[in-house]
Amino acid sequence: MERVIDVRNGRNLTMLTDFYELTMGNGYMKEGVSDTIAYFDMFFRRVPDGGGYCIMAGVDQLMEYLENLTFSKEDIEYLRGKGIFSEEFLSYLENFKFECDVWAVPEGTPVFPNEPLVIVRGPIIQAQFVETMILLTINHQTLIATKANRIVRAAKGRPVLEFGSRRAQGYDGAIYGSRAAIVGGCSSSSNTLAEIMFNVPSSGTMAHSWVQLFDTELEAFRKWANAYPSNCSLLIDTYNVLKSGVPNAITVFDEIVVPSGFRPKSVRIDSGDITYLTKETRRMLDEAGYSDVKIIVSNSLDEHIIRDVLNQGAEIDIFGVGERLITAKSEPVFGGVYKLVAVEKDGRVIPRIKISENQEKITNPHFKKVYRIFTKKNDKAIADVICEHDEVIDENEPLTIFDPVYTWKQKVVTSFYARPLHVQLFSQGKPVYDSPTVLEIRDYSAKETDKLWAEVLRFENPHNYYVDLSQKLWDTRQDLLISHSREYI
Ligand SMILES: Nc1ncnc2c1ncn2[C@@H]1O[C@H](COP(=O)(O)OP(=O)(O)OP(=O)(O)O)[C@@H](O)[C@H]1O
Ligand SMILES: O=P(O)(O)OC[C@H]1O[C@H](OP(=O)(O)OP(=O)(O)O)[C@H](O)[C@@H]1O
Ligand SMILES: O=C(O)c1cccnc1
Repeated sequence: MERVIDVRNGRNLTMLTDFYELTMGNGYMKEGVSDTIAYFDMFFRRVPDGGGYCIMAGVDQLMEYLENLTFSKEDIEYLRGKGIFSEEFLSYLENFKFECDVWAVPEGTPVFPNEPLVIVRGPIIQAQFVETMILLTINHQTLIATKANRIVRAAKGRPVLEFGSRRAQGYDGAIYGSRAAIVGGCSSSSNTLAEIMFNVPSSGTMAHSWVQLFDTELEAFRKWANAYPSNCSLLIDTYNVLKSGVPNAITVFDEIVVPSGFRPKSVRIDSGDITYLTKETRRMLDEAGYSDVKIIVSNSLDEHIIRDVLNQGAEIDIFGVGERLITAKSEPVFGGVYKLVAVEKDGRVIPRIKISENQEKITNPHFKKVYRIFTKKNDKAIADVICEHDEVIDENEPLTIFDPVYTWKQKVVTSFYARPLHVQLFSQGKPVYDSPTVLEIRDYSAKETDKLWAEVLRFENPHNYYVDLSQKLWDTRQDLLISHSREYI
């Protein structure tokens, strides 16, 4: 029988894991190493769309998953049926209790390549198992929040309404995509379930079908205005924006909305030349005494078209953005990875590295923490410094930061303050973090993004924000690189 999937009331997603996590788990147990304490980092290597930073998202859903890790009897039976898992392993899963420590960068924070977004410490059998869902939740929402943030920035303070549910990749893509879009700065979502689940505002106008159902556009507008006189928004491009849509809208505003004691809210244009049509529409509305009525535009918009039409002088108050936002169409992969960085032996943390011919793919070893360095002068973020877990940055001493590859590129920072980037989500398997609301996250994100220099915020060829290693961590990494390469001489 198929499982019943109930999106709202919670599903058991424990088995949403790559099969190799299970075969490795079984193998770790067979080898007697399943309790070895391991450290994993989740990080990404490149910002999508050539941007300067990403917006962290998905932490709340990650916590929900980790808090609810339980294997059902059916799961155990299914695994037993595979004929490859030991009874010891199956019994471990049956009595599974999450025991890891987990740290993450709070949602809404601007984040950069190569720094750990999530850190997991725990028995290898567990820390390994959660890889798939950590990547899935953070990769998806961070991708969409980052895209939304670009689109919202292009809109230069005008609200952006998220309209993408119908074109999202499946219902989870719509639900969590809506959430991430709000984290990234959208004002509202057309997805009603997103409001119910996350308390994000949902809103909308009307579809062409409303206008088409009635014999004339004027009749359709009248019926709508009668139904919603206090919140009247009309879609004016079904037949002809300037010859029919705008004049009919003005007639109905005069005839029904204003006499009912209200001001009309907006008109929406969903096709044609946005610049020309919005300029003319603005002029006609203003002449008719409706300069307070907002103009909404939609139609396969993204950050580039929005920037273009605003540069052209389009008269737009609000943007509706769907398919290119909810699918991150321009670059739909967020390549976050999850790598083992250390193990514990006799209570000591032993760093581990992954070596590659490709310099970019060599990992940063060790149990780490990250400080964001701000200049006291104007609170702008200067750099992130990745340190070993027991290092403390002394704000009273000048700090030398240097490029981890081009090490001669150095900078001495004075008059700064350093903020640790991570919060702890779980302590020995117990949740210890209260997620803020999605709207609080959006506000926080806007404030943190404001702390980046304009050069980092650029859409094209942004300045590479510094993500540096402390001297101690750089030395550890170098030692590991040298000692591993000696093995192959
Ligand atoms: N002035 C403009 N400058 C840049 N891009 C624009 C401008 N006006 C519209 N666009 C964009 O051009 C693309 C195509 O617009 P067009 O009106 O041809 O759409 P369409 O999909 O053919 O219309 P319809 O919805 O009627 O099928 C859309 O992505 C739209 O956002
Ligand atoms: O274009 P998006 O950014 O995805 O914005 C959402 C689109 O969804 C609706 O279109 P609909 O499904 O009616 O199809 P349409 O493209 O023919 O208008 C709406 O009219 C927008 O065009
Ligand atoms: O409310 C709207 O205007 C809307 C909702 C979904 C998709 N397009 C438009």
